[in-house]
Amino acid sequence: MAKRTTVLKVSGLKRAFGPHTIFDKFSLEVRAGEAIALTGRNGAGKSTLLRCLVGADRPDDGTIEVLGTPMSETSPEIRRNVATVIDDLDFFPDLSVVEHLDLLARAHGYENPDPMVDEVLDEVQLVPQAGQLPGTLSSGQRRRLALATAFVRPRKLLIMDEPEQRLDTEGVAWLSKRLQAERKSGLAIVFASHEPSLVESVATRVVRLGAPA
Ligand SMILES: Nc1ncnc2c1ncn2[C@@H]1O[C@H](COP(=O)(O)OP(=O)(O)OP(=O)(O)O)[C@@H](O)[C@H]1O
Repeated sequence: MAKRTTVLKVSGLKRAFGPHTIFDKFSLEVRAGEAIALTGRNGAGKSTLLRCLVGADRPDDGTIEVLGTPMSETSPEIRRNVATVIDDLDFFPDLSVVEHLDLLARAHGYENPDPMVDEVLDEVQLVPQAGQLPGTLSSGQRRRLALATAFVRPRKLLIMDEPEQRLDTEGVAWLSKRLQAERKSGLAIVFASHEPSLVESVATRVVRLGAPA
């Protein structure tokens, strides 16, 4: 069988803050259909690594390539292929939940996004809140909206930092199923998590950062 496409290739990555080296000589190759879970204690460097992977932080050494293109947050090629849920998003305060998803889908070239947006809204259980502004959502609902933004756009690589944050038990179960489906459909996924059930159900490989517990 032909080898699956390499979606993300990280080689010799280093990031230090002053005298503190967070990681060094870190390498990782992720192919289509693989899901990598980053685990490790608080402060191990998971978020720092993910921020480097999405171009929000600059490594001190090493290279990152997405589908063969060197990482740059502003590269249209990268922006087209990489869906991220890293920090809490800065939602537009005057756009409703449904308007956010609609805008995002259209910005990524979907001409008639309504059916897809409706489906994702239903999945994240925000149909009753579709007309609400982000500032009026509960924290878990804001998280659901952030996750929904990743699913109304084209993507070949999904990067998520603790996507389970603030989700209720049903929400974590939904996320697990959704990420498994994404992976099986050929996406490459890299996610940091403290939720063992999510790591176990979604990851094809676990990469532990920092010293062992
Ligand atoms: N801008 C910064 N300046 C200095 N130190 C930083 C900076 N950003 C992160 N760090 C440090 O880098 C280390 C790794 O932080 P990071 O947020 O990547 O950890 P993490 O594994 O995501 O932790 P958690 O599980 O708590 O989310 C921590 O010791 C943190 O204090």
